Amino acid sequence: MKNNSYSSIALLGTSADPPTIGHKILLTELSKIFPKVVTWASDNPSKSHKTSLNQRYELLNTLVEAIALPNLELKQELSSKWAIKTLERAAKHWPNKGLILIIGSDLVTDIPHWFEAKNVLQHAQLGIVPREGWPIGNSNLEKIKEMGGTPILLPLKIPETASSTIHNHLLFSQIPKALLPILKKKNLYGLSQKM
Ligand SMILES: Nc1ncnc2c1ncn2[C@@H]1O[C@H](COP(=O)(O)OP(=O)(O)OP(=O)(O)O)[C@@H](O)[C@H]1O
Ligand SMILES: O=C(O)c1ccc[n+]([C@@H]2O[C@H](COP(=O)([O-])O)[C@@H](O)[C@H]2O)c1
Repeated sequence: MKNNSYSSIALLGTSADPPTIGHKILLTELSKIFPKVVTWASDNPSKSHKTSLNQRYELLNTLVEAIALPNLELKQELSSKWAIKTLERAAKHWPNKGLILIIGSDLVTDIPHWFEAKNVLQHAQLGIVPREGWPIGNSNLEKIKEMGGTPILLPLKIPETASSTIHNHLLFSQIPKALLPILKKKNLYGLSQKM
């Protein structure tokens, strides 16, 4: 791993539908190894979301405020369903900084099929976080490198969580505590005031 990898700004986009304990730990751990971590709530072109982008932004904002780390920022202006748009905005905002796009290992096979994937990989380094159940195949890494990408594996261990597990199986234990009052008040993801 190159020494300078960790001097970049770490960018983590999320559907935040809803944010999970995994997102909380991921953001916290990234904030320990990168000088600055930036997140935002976004639409994903291949998902149908359970609630509006604005609502998901509010949830992520509440989580980021609860984590309360000085080098962790929510920057909703970066939000786009296309990573290339996000990265163009980030490059404009921080013209002299290196950027590293953070993804969980479940997205490694998807990235080569993203809109303007080569351009995406040229705008930022790729920081891959191991995700339980999603081993990283060498052939996938080679594919990313062939497309001009510079992937690095991040030494993080994040618990097995998924937003879809919360809304498909009502696994409320994966919801960060700070989000429970809003989710109950607004009857989101199967939670209600009575619970
Ligand atoms: N538990 C986790 N471990 C490692 N990476 C994670 C984890 N949860 C989410 N991520 C990564 O964080 C980013 C945002 O994830 P996302 O908001 O899609 O959550 P998700 O749990 O994967 O949602 P869904 O279940 O709907 O697919 C993605 O790059 C994803 O790979
Ligand atoms: O640019 C693309 O083609 C593209 C396709 C799928 C996902 N993304 C982005 O990847 C980020 C993570 O998405 P998600 O749903 O896993 O949270 C989010 O910021 C999406 O906008 C981007």
